[in-house]
Order: sequence, then structure tokens, then C-alpha cells
Amino acid sequence: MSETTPTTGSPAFTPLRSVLYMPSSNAKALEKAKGLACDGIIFDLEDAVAPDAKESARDAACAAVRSGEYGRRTLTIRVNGIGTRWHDADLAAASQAGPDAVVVPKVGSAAEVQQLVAAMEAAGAPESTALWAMVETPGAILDVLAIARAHERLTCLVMGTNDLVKELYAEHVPGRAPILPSLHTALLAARAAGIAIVDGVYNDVKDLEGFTAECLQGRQMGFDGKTLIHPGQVEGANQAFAPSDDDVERARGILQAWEEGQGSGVVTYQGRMIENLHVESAQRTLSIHEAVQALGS
Ligand SMILES: CC(C)(COP(=O)(O)OP(=O)(O)OC[C@H]1O[C@@H](n2cnc3c(N)ncnc32)[C@H](O)[C@@H]1OP(=O)(O)O)[C@@H](O)C(=O)NCCC(=O)NCCSC(=O)C[C@H](O)C(=O)O
Ligand SMILES: [Mg+2]
Repeated sequence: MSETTPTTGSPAFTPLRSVLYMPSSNAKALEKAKGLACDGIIFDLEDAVAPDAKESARDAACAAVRSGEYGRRTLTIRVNGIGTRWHDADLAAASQAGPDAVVVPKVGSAAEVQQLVAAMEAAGAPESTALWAMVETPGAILDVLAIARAHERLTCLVMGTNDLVKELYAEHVPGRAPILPSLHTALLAARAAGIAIVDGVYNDVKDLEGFTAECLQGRQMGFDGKTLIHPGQVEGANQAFAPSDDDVERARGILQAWEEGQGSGVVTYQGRMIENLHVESAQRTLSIHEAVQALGS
């Protein structure tokens, strides 16, 4: 398990291109995940788990985290929401299991973030266990900067686009026009706070073309990766959210042109103006590339 989830480009950066949900009540899925090339796993206790399976799913998720059988992946547990009858026990058990992060759905305010961190610490969460907040309600979008900055233990925002569409009385449409303002607002907040942010899920597991288009859109917007619901989505997300060979070549070319033109504030590469800010972007591209290469997938 990684120690933290720093934002892309920072020295200890952990890729989050593909973060796969799985119902913790589904033993077959828990087993299958050990061999998948996803960067992260969300062992779900919330929406994907029926009420009568909540307790056994909680035990299974905690055992999975403790098992040490999931390799280099970032391991997280999504607990049931604040105010539900399972939340307190979920949060305590997940904190004690020591995953890379506890994921909390429907976080609505900075005060809730602080209460969650206090409860995690009271339960004995190790320092290496972060909090990830799901942003999936209108109130959360309107308060998202305060949420993102509420506590240093909060290292990632997770978009919950199914709940968001539901709460807005919107519709799921190709291109996601109805929720783009919300996605952009959350992205602005994550970047302003210097934390990671992963995009919402694509529900049609058989539509790889639509999924690929949505990955590309998320990447172009600036997301670090995408949450997934099916193993068939892992490879597409890994590709979309990693720099392509062309991106890497261009980044190296920019750094070389910059070095050769040392001392001047501006150079050109392939006919385009390069300033120090482009050099920083190129360095970020290469550090993501190196982190992905180090994973071997
Ligand atoms: C969507 C599914 C219910 C489809 O399941 P199924 O029909 O069984 O799929 P397949 O037969 O194609 O499965 C092939 C094999 O892959 C395994 N599998 C399937 N899904 C997963 C998974 N998520 N993780 C690991 N392994 C998985 C199957 O067991 C098969 O294995 P094998 O037979 O050995 O080859 C199902 O994919 C599923 O349950 N997905 C996850 C659903 C979930 O977690 N939902 C909650 C999060 S989504 C959300 O709500 C986000 C947010 O809150 C919001 O508001 O947007
Ligand atoms: Mg949700």
C-alpha cells in the first residue's frame, strides 16, 4: 500500500488512472481483483451491497485489505454514508484495517470532513490511511473548495456522477453536458487544494466506445483517473490517463530545447513557443510516465 496519495507530479506520486469499485459482498470479484491491472480498488460497502449483507461485506473488505494479496494497488474501503445505521461501525472497522484510504460517500461540508477525520483517529486509523471524499450532491459541489481544503488527511475527491445526475434531476447523456459545470467546479477545487481527483463511473459496461470517449474527456479536463465498475474498463482507463508515447517524446523534446536555450526566457520547439510553464508541464508528464512505468502496466 502506498503511504499517501499526493497529487500528480509530486515526488511520491501514486497513479490513480483506474480505480475499480467492487461489491465487498462478492467473493468472486474480490478474488478476481487480485490479478487486475487497476491502480486502485474501492471495496464497496455502500450502494453495491444489499442491507442484509452489510456486516459480512464489512468483514470481507477489512480482511481483503489486511491480506496483503493485492500487490501494489491503492486499496480503499467505501463506507456507508453519514447518518446511515452502518456508518459508525464501518468507519471504525475500515480505519482499523488500515487501507490507503477510507472513502466516504455524499460528504456535504468541511465540518463533516473534520468530524470524519476525528472519528478515524479516535478509531485508531494509522497515519498512512487517508480520507477520500465523494462529491455527489448539489450541496457538496457548492461547498467543494471548503471540503477540499478542510483537512490535510483528505487527499482525493471522488466524483459520484450517478448520485449527482439523480440529485440534479438531470440525465446521463453522451458528452455529459448537464454535469460539466459540476465536474469543472470540483476539479478547480481539487487543483486549488493540491489534492487528487478521480472521475465518476461509466455505467454501460458493454459500451467500450462510449467509455473510451468519456475517459478521454476526463483526461482532457484534468482528472487524475476514473472510477470503474468492471474489469473490462481497466485497460482503457490505464491508457487514457497515462501519457502517450507522443506525449512523452514531446515532453522530452521540450526539456531538451529548454536546456539548449538556457538563459533565454523563451524558446521554440516544433515551431511552438516554450516558456517555463510549458517546461513544468513537460516535467509533470514525465513524472507521471515514470510512475506508470514503475508499476509495470
Ligand atoms: C456491473 C456488474 C454487476 C456486472 O456483473 P457481471 O454481469 O457479473 O459481469 P461479468 O459477467 O461481465 O463479469 C466478468 C468477470 O468479472 C468479475 N467482475 C465483474 N465486476 C467486477 C468488479 N467490479 N470487480 C472485480 N471483478 C468483477 C465477475 O465476477 C466475473 O468473474 P469471473 O467469472 O471469475 O470471470 C459488476 O461488474 C459489478 O458489480 N460492478 C461493480 C458495481 C459497484 O461496485 N457499484 C457501486 C459503485 S458505482 C457508484 O455508484 C459510484 C457513485 O456512488 C455514483 O453515485 O456514481
Ligand atoms: Mg453515489
